[in-house]
Amino acid sequence: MIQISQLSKRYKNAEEYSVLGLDLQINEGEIFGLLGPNGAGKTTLISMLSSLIKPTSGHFSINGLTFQKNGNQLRQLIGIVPQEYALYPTLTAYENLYYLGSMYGLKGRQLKEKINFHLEVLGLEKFSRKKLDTFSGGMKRRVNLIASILHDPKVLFLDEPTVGVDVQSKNVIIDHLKKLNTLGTTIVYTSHHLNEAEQFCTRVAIIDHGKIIVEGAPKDLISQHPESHNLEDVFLTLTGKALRDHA
Ligand SMILES: Nc1ncnc2c1ncn2[C@@H]1O[C@H](COP(=O)(O)OP(=O)(O)OP(=O)(O)O)[C@@H](O)[C@H]1O
Repeated sequence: MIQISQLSKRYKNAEEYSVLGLDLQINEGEIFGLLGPNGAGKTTLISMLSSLIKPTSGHFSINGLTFQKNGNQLRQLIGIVPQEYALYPTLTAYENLYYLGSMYGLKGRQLKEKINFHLEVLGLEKFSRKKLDTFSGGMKRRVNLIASILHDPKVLFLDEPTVGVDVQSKNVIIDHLKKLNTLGTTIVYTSHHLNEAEQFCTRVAIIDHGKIIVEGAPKDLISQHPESHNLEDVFLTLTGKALRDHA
């Protein structure tokens, strides 16, 4: 479904590549996790795949379509949940979702029903008429998620969808994503939560310095590293324990 070939990104004025010559295939129906230390290139990769930024070189296609040739078609096919909230603080949750849903050509009763359905499943129906700036981080994350799935995307890209939220919100988000996946949505997400990724993902790629250092099903990666009991052990074995601070 997603074919990535020799994809690279070097930001303007940057000395080094943030993603370098990356090859990857993600199949339909997968829940694919992009994992890696701070600065590894996860956001850069997922931002290219969701057309938020342009690659420096290389290419990729989704269902055989490319943004260069089939931009409008692709934008209907994918959903994007960025790290930053793409929401209006002074509008209510419902108003935000109505506005964002209408950008995908949805309208009227169909849009209303979809918004109400997702608000209810994600535990937000009581707050639908409250302004976004009164919401907690976990509530905003859930609204952010709804905004990206109203048009029933076939592929959903999420950049750290469970960062900074409590365990309750995290569980609701992950459960909803699993449900969407069983209904046919392919999921590609970045995360620092290795336990979560181990349970949630069909396959993961561990990225460091802009390159994939290993990919596979979490179970297979753990069994390939006999000293590892879980995905976090594999991660530390492969990426080391040194801090990745930079300024
Ligand atoms: N707009 C930008 N301009 C220049 N360099 C950037 C820009 N965005 C990211 N970088 C650099 O690219 C590299 C990869 O960053 P990226 O945000 O993709 O990593 P990440 O794996 O998502 O990290 P984190 O886990 O901290 O979110 C880093 O060295 C970062 O400093």
